[in-house]
Order: sequence, then structure tokens, then C-alpha cells
Amino acid sequence: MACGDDGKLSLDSIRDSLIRQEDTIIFNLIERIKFPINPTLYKQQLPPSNISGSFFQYLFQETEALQSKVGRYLSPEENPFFPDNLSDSIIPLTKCIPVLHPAAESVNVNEKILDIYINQMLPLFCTEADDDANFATTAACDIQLLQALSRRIHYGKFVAEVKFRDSTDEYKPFILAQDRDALMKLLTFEAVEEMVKKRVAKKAKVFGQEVTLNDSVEEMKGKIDPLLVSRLYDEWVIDGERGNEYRRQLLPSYKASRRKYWHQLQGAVKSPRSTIERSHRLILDVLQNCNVPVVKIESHEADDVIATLVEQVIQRGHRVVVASPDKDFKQLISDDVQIVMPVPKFNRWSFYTLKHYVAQYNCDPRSDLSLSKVHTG
Ligand SMILES: O=C(O)C(=O)C[C@]1(C(=O)O)C=C[C@@H](O)C=C1
Repeated sequence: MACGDDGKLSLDSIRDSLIRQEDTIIFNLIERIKFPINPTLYKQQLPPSNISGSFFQYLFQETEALQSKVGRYLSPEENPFFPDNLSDSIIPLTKCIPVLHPAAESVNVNEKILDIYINQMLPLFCTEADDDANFATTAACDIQLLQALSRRIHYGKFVAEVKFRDSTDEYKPFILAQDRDALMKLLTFEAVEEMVKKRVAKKAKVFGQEVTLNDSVEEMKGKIDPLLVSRLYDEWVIDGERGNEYRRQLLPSYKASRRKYWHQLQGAVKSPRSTIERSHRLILDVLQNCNVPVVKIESHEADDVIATLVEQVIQRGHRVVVASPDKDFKQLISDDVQIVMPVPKFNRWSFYTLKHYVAQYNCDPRSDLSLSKVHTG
């Protein structure tokens, strides 16, 4: 969000920026994990000892101080890690029209981000060693990555602002009642989060691949583990620390307010996207409250998860019926597996057994190349 963009503030433009920021974070991560953790960098004061704090802190503080002189922290998107150490900008810049409420503007969670980064993230991604020949380069990578993460995480403030502006009447009573749970529920779109986690895992795979001039498609080990990137987003970027656990704790209040959400869903005609997201949330809510197990495996397509479950159930000697409108499941049909698909035009369900399939298509479902492959794992 550039300064003065207030008039164009929309969820779509914010999402575009979040998507672009994913690239920056993943590229910076790939750069940082070339090096080991380098724990000494964050702990010890290095000679000459007139440097206060660790070598990393020294470099970061000085970097921010210099960047503040050219106005970096006048941008509403930027939050400093060391706010006490900044200078006034020497460059006259147009003053931004504030987008956020002053209370939101003052929220700065960088202390927490730094703590999680050093104590939880680096151990997850990097090997445990010191490489003093690369201390300076490692610290420079840290600074780039931390600034990108901080920008992305603090962007949540703009997301909340725009969601509030789009549906003020829905938010207002909960704000007045200071009902944090209900506000979190309104702000959270699980379907979007799933998409984000899948997309960052895919980007990590693509950006981390070795590019050669050789056309062979042999699978090479990527530079970064896509699942870790998805986990980074899940645990710390989208939700903040232990966000998922927090959301699970909200469940009792989900139950209490189900009626209210039915009502809100009926009135949700603002945009098709938000209606779909709400429907998805509602369906999940209903299934969970009816004790219907919902299986989700991080970074795996639902149809692959279903195909794997089918295989496991057959191995235990049971037979399976898969109910889905997805025609690709037809390739699972066998003596032990039937598919039931809705036929909305005739307002009925259609059953496919192996006998029906072969009679209709005259081929073995497993060798039908018109169906996209579902994978078992
Ligand atoms: O895209 C949105 O709707 C957002 O609110 C952004 C975001 C995110 O950080 O990626 C945050 C919370 C939602 O649950 C889903 C996604």
C-alpha cells in the first residue's frame, strides 16, 4: 500500500500485495538458509567491545538508523525493530493520510517476531553450527528476511481495517462489546488460509528448484522444504504464535453463536468470494459439531487424501463408497469401491459400480486417461 492509497483500499489490492510479499519472503529465506544458524551472532558481543549488544543487533540497529534518515519508517507499512534508535528523515516526504486507527497504527510486534525468528524459526530451517567467515552476510540476510516478515505480519492491520470498512455493521457490536473471539471469527477465512499455505509451499518448490539447461525431468532436491514454508505461514505469519491452538480454543464460542452465523450467511450477499468463504466456514463448523471427522493434510489436495483413505480402508477389509461430484474419483472404482455422484439436473444421485463403469465406458477405470490422476501416499 503506497502512501496516499487510502481511497483504493480494497481486500483485493491488499491480497495482491500479500501474494507479492510471499515471493520476497521465500527468496530471502532461500538466501538465509544457505548459512547455518550462527548462534554466536545473536549472543555474543564481538570485539571491538564498544559495540553494544550482539553483532547482529549492532548491524540491525545501525541499518534501521540509516534507513530512517531516508524516511523508511514514515511509510505506514514499515515498523522498526529498534524504535528508540531512529533519526528524523533528511528527505522531505509528503505526509501520508493515515489509513489505520491510531490504536492499530501503534501496534508493533517486532520484539516477538525477533524472538520467534531466533529461537524457533532458525532452528527449524538451518543447521546448528557457527560459520564465522560468513557472520556479516548471514546478518545481512537476517535483516532482509526479518523486514519482509515484519511487513507481511503487520499487513494484518490493513486486512482488518478493510474488512471492518467493508462490513462495519457486522463488526461494530463486537468491537463495542470488546468480544475478541467473535472479532477473530469474523476476520478469519479458513478457505483463504488453506489457499495461502498451499501457494507458498508451491512457490517454495518452484523458486527452490535447480534450473539447468538439461531438459530431463529428474526430481532434484530443492533448496528449501515446501512443507516448512507452509508451516511458517501457518504458525507464525498468518496467525501469529500458536494461532491455530488459539482458534481451537474458540470452538465453544463457535457453537454458541452458530444460529447467529446462519442468519449472517443468509444475508451475505456482498461479494461471491466472501459468501463462499463463509459457506466453507459454516460447513466445517456444522461437520465438526456433528462429530463428522474432517481430515485435512497440510499441502495435500483433498482428492489425494481421499484416495489414500480409500486404500487404507480397503486394506482393513472394508468396502468403500465415495460421495463426490468430482468425476476424477471414478478411477478408484473397483470391486470394493463405488462412487456416488450428485446429478443436479435430475435432482438425484447416481451410483457407479465397476459393472456400470465398464458398461458405459468400455474400459478399466484405472486406465481412463480422461481422468486427472489422484494420488495415494
Ligand atoms: O485474505 C484475507 O482475507 C486475509 O484476511 C488475510 C489472511 C492472511 O494473512 O493471509 C488473514 C486471515 C484470514 O483468515 C485469511 C488470510
